[in-house]
Amino acid sequence: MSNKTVLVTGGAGYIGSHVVLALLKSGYIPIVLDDLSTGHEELIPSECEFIHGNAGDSILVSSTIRKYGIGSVMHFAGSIIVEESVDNPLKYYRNNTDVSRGLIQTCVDERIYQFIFSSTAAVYGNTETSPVSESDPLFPASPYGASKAMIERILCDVAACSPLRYISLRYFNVAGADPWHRTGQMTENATHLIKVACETALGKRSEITIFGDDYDTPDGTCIRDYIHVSDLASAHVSALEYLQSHNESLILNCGYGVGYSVKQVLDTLQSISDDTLNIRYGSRRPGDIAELVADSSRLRSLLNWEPQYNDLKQILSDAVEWEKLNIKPILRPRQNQPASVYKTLL
Ligand SMILES: NC(=O)c1ccc[n+]([C@@H]2O[C@H](COP(=O)([O-])OP(=O)(O)OC[C@H]3O[C@@H](n4cnc5c(N)ncnc54)[C@H](O)[C@@H]3O)[C@@H](O)[C@H]2O)c1
Ligand SMILES: O=c1ccn([C@@H]2O[C@H](COP(=O)(O)OP(=O)(O)O[C@H]3O[C@H](CO)[C@@H](O)[C@H](O)[C@H]3O)[C@@H](O)[C@H]2O)c(=O)[nH]1
Repeated sequence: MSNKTVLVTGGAGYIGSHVVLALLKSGYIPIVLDDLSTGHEELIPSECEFIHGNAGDSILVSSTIRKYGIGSVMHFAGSIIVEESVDNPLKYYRNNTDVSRGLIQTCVDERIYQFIFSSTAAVYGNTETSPVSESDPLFPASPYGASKAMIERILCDVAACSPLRYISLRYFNVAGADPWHRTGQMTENATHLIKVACETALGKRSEITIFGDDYDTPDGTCIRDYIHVSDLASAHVSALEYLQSHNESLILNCGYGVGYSVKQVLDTLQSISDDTLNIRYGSRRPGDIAELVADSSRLRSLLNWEPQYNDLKQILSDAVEWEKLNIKPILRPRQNQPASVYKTLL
């Protein structure tokens, strides 16, 4: 029988907390390790163990693996803002590349050979092709994208000389929220288009700026492939099942293969809400590229992944509903746990 205990780094974050719910639903036992630098303890389900700490802390990770009998690792922990990475590249090479290198080393030392990595479409950079497929060349346009491409390379090299097998999931633009509102995006000072747009629609921000309308796209604004976070979560469970039954590593795009421009996203949001968005036009944002759309045929065929929420209106309405609830005091505290569950494992 396969080991069902999974270490989830970054499980208190936006995507990780959705994957924790999907793992629980499929009978896995997620153990969350998170430093809460951008995550929120309230997003971790009460039945789930939580370790407060850094994914690059090899002593902590080793002791956690041993204590809980971990069988596989899902690695979400990292820094995620493209523009910030342009201003502060060393933060990204430390918290993404260095931390992941250390975590992979610990996994090999502790004989954890199933590793799922949160990669990104940003590894492609300024691609010539659209949709972009996994075999296309990588030209990351930001330190963020480069920091993730380096981790992919480390995984490839380590898998070539050890029993470690990995799946790098290259997420395109992740958006929406759990349709049952158990978790969602709580990022403070968020920069993501759909999060910012929902906050603007609900009056939490006075306006939204479109960063550049002079790109070489039909309406001049950037095009992205928005994937519902709950569909992305189910892809992780499928990826884990794949690793448990195949002795091979994969790199898979995670998107729907459909692109929407910034203007189309904002128009769709206005069509489903009562409010008119206060939109202003600004200059291009550093590190942005014109168009990123996934060829996700490998994900669909190899993992038998069938998205359930591939509809921009559903993504936007789930994001808006979550945003209405996303006022810290009304979030449920973790039940049956002390307010702060900082485990001492050493
Ligand atoms: N959101 C997107 O659209 C998107 C797209 C592509 C890839 N990704 C990748 O997905 C992963 C999760 O992103 P997210 O949107 O959930 O972001 P998030 O900021 O909500 O989650 C990241 C989590 O990792 C934790 N963390 C950060 N550094 C840590 C460290 N060194 N040790 C332990 N915990 C740490 C944070 O506290 C947070 O809970 C990231 O690796 C990101 O690069 C996200
Ligand atoms: O207030 C805003 C916010 C964003 N945008 C534009 O909207 C598009 C999408 O931007 P955003 O939602 O910030 O996502 P990306 O910059 O595409 O990056 C996201 O998607 C990548 C994968 O494609 C991930 O790797 C990153 O972690 C994640 O931040 C871009 O053209 C932005 O210029 C605006 O015009 N106004």
